[in-house]
Amino acid sequence: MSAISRRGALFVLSSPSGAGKTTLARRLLVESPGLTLSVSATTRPKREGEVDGADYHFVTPEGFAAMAAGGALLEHAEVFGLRYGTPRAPVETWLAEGRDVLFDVDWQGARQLRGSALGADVASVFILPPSIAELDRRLRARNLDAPETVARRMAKARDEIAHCPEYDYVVVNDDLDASAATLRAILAAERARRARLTGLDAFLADLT
Ligand SMILES: Nc1ncnc2c1ncn2[C@@H]1O[C@H](COP(=O)(O)OP(=O)(O)OP(=O)(O)O)[C@@H](O)[C@H]1O
Ligand SMILES: Nc1nc2c(ncn2[C@@H]2O[C@H](COP(=O)(O)O)[C@@H](O)[C@H]2O)c(=O)[nH]1
Repeated sequence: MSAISRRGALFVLSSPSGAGKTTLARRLLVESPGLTLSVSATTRPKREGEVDGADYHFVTPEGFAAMAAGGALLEHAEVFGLRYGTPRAPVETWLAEGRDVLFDVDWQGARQLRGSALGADVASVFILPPSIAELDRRLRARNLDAPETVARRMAKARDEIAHCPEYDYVVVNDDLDASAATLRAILAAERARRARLTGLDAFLADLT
């Protein structure tokens, strides 16, 4: 009997800063086996508690420019005046192994991934905050950024939200457990997409 296998999915999360995508991404990685996080490169300074290589690859502006120029990034963008990008090699390896890869990128990154050679396997989810006031509260309560950084991120929130219609799914992150459950359900459905399966025709032919 022929076997059905599946191409790996690129599971992309975006949101305005502070809506909760990093929190939800961490939950999903624990609760949905077989999902691997794409660790981005960035020129942003490390926040307290962040680990190089786990949260981000923290690189110099020169190092980032060399990666971008050498084609080592699958996508890259400037966000809040800093540079962020997705290292290409690990993603290509994981997808070739049939693993699903999780991306926490802004709308520019999501758009580039959709437009890439891997675009057919992208499933994108936009995480919305329940309100702008709650977004502001979360950014302050997170207590990781200076007040001027929080203000800059709030000023950009509406621009990011304006790109919500480009996404396949929208999740309003009010209750964290409910949002995590919705993301698990979306991932499960995406994994079963017929278009992602390989070997289906041979399997069906063997059945007859
Ligand atoms: N559903 C929720 N209810 C209440 N607080 C939440 C919820 N989801 C996330 N938070 C909190 O909101 C803050 C921002 O969350 P998080 O850092 O995950 O946001 P983010 O979208 O990844 O931001 P950034 O883009 O800046 O990385 C955190 O302190 C997190 O614990
Ligand atoms: N286009 C990309 N955007 C990225 C990437 N990694 C993170 N991000 C986005 O940047 C902002 C800010 O993140 P923070 O950790 O500094 O708060 C957020 O919207 C992320 O989604 C990337 O590789 N490419």
